[in-house]
Amino acid sequence: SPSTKKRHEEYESKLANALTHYASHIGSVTTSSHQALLEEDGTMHELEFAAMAIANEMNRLSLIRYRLGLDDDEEEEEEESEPNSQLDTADIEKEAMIKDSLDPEEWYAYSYWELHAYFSCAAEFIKSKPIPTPERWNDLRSFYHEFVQQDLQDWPLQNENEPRSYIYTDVSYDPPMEPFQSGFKGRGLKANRRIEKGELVFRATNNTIIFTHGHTWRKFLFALYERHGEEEHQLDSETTCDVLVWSWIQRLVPRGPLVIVMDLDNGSLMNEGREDEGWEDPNVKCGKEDWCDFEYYAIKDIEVGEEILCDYREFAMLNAWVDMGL
Ligand SMILES: C[S@@+](CC[C@H](N)C(=O)[O-])C[C@H]1O[C@@H](n2cnc3c(N)ncnc32)[C@H](O)[C@@H]1O
Repeated sequence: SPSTKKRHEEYESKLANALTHYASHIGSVTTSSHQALLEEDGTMHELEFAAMAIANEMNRLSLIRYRLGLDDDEEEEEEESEPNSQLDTADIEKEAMIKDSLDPEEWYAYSYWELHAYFSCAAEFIKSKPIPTPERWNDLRSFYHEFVQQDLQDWPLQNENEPRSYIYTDVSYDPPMEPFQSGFKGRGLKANRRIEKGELVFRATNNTIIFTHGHTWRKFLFALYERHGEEEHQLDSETTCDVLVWSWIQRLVPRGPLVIVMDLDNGSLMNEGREDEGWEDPNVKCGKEDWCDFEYYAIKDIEVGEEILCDYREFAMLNAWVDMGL
């Protein structure tokens, strides 16, 4: 009836005003202020419910902005001034929220950051992790080989296409460095002898694996995560998150296709240095010329015990996960 319609219109206009009001204050709308509102009259009014829905949406938006690195300057400054431990807690909470919003049935479409959240990697990275033993690397390499066999059985290559994952080279190499605990950077690599400027320090080896398909890498992570079983206590966040953060994207030849690369050995433990404020200087550089050919040379004399650092941006394409379908 016309009167019902009018009532609805009035209601909608009130709702719209209220939503605009809430939206303008959304920055300060928190779950606890909603809690206070609810406790006053004990009921949940539609408007409050709607405002809460907006707050949730805004939270989702801020998560997406956070994941895309679009947080505005003000937030960044605020984050930088916080002590690390609070930042970590915030990261873990954000990641738990992302995880809750994920549909496990859609695992095959998870992006890099959704995988990061699904495996609870923020929580994993605040832990101090042991230096992988040679047995652990052997185990990981065997698991990789089993995975590749299984993947080929599940999905045979079509028309002898290039493999979806392979070992980069059959060359082995024993680099002049050893793993150690490098404080807040986690595990790292240090020189185990004096290294002269210009010396080859590190190179891709028969433990370097390549994924030409983002989805195969995603399958590898899930296979690792669930290798001991799918029960909560059997899931292997530790190894899966390590592999996730040890992987990077690179082109093997100039203008060639993007691939995902990782070393199934201590090479994965090399930390980053940059010639920028707030960073330690790098002491090795990838490639002798501009092109990173998987060989790293000392750019200065390196003393025994000094940490080996390289600028990841010389070879890794840090924001290319989406281009690999991740
Ligand atoms: C290739 S791994 C290096 C090994 C790693 N530290 C570990 O324990 O597994 C890259 C990760 O190491 C950490 N990292 C590397 N360089 C760092 C630096 N300069 N400061 C802080 N963390 C760093 C970051 O967590 C980064 O995602």
